[in-house]
Amino acid sequence: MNDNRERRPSRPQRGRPAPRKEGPRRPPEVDPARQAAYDVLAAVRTKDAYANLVLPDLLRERRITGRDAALATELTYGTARAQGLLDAIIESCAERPLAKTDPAVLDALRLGVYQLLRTRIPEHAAVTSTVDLVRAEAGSWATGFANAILRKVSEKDESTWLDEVAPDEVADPIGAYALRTAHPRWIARSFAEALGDKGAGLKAALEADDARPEVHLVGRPGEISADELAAITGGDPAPYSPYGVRLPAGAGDPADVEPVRERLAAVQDEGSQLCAIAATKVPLEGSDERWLDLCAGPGGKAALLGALAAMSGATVDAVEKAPHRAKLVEKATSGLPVTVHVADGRESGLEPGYDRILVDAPCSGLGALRRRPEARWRRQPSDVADLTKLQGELLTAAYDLLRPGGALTYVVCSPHLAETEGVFAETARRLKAEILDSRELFPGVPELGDGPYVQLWPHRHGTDAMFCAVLRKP
Ligand SMILES: C[S@@+](CC[C@H](N)C(=O)[O-])C[C@H]1O[C@@H](n2cnc3c(N)ncnc32)[C@H](O)[C@@H]1O
Repeated sequence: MNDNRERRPSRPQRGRPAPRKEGPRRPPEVDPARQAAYDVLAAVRTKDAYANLVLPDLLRERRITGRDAALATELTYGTARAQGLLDAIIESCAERPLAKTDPAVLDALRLGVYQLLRTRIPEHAAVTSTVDLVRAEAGSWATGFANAILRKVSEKDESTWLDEVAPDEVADPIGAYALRTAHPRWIARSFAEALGDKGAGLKAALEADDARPEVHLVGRPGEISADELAAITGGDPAPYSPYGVRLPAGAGDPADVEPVRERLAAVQDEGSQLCAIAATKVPLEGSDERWLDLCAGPGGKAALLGALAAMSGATVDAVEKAPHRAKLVEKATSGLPVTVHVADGRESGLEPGYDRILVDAPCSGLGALRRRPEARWRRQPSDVADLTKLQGELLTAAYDLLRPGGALTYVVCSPHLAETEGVFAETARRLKAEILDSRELFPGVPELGDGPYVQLWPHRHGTDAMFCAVLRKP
């Protein structure tokens, strides 16, 4: 990315008169907020970057603060999240396939259309700034095209556009809700299959999945109570997790909260807290001292398991394949009875005989799309097939490490049936394991369905869409 865009000389223009003596006229400068948003979208497109990792660094580097930083954040995340919806509107105005549009022009247009339809930025400012951006990033040749598209888009508001470009709700409810909530169709379909509902339930799930999520904190058990944490942060004790706090919208950077700085608390979705707690609550007969977290990085659940293990006299082995993520686990669990191992969970070499094992498996992350603006457009259906193979192998390896009578908790942050019930039930059947009803491990949590599995949802529980299943080795 270019930090000094505004100083870039104008490109030579064919057919233009020779520059006047005092020098060529510079193209108008693009304001820092929109330039930052554009540069992040370009990094997502060209380098597979994560918007929520690139943007904060870029704002710091360019010393963009205050209202400019807020605008850059809104434009970047909002545009990245709404990409499919913006593209459908742009395509209908362009009257040609988007694949034929220069990618830099398309990124700038998405930013412009987002401003027109989803912000209060005046129309002339949205159009002019986008045309300036197109000129700076792609060249003057594309400004007429961009201007024409933006003018066309600005003739209607978002809901009128949606009525025009979205499929009919009765004939194609999945397609209609997918477009209206900016989800790819295959993801909307996987939600519908998991919910067993392609009507109002699906609509509510997709709408909640498109809303900005609350920040949840977990207070370290034994160190700070949820009430204390809520009083310090101005948040509310979480409805279901005894250690959780939900922060009000716009509460600022949670890393700045004192208990988080002092490592008495951490950011963790309440659904993740509930799944880690569930793993510690499965009733066991006999010993309950050796716990294993087989996919531990970056260590959110390992830290909660470690704190609960410290209170009950157990110890935790935490396995993580990626060395840099294993370091994060070490940091998250320092001072707790947790030993970190850098290893492939399928062949960890650990001594069998664990009383409890958590397999928080690598997954598509379709349950946490709210937190990663571009993820829904990057993920592909084919990712799921590769992941289910790995999930099955990790489950099998974990089962080999479990003592007879021990409990294995399987968690994924996804509602996709192939990586939830599909892989779990098939593996449990092959291993002749006893499947337990995990709903009993989520006391007080409503709307858990018919069991035996638990699927949490943003629209029902205000959490990520975490899945939790439990088995016992006979
Ligand atoms: C869903 S994340 C775990 C999140 C973690 N439990 C937490 O709460 O912070 C899955 C993790 O498994 C790791 N992983 C992927 N393949 C693995 C393997 N074969 N063995 C062990 N860990 C693996 C990934 O690097 C990733 O850190």
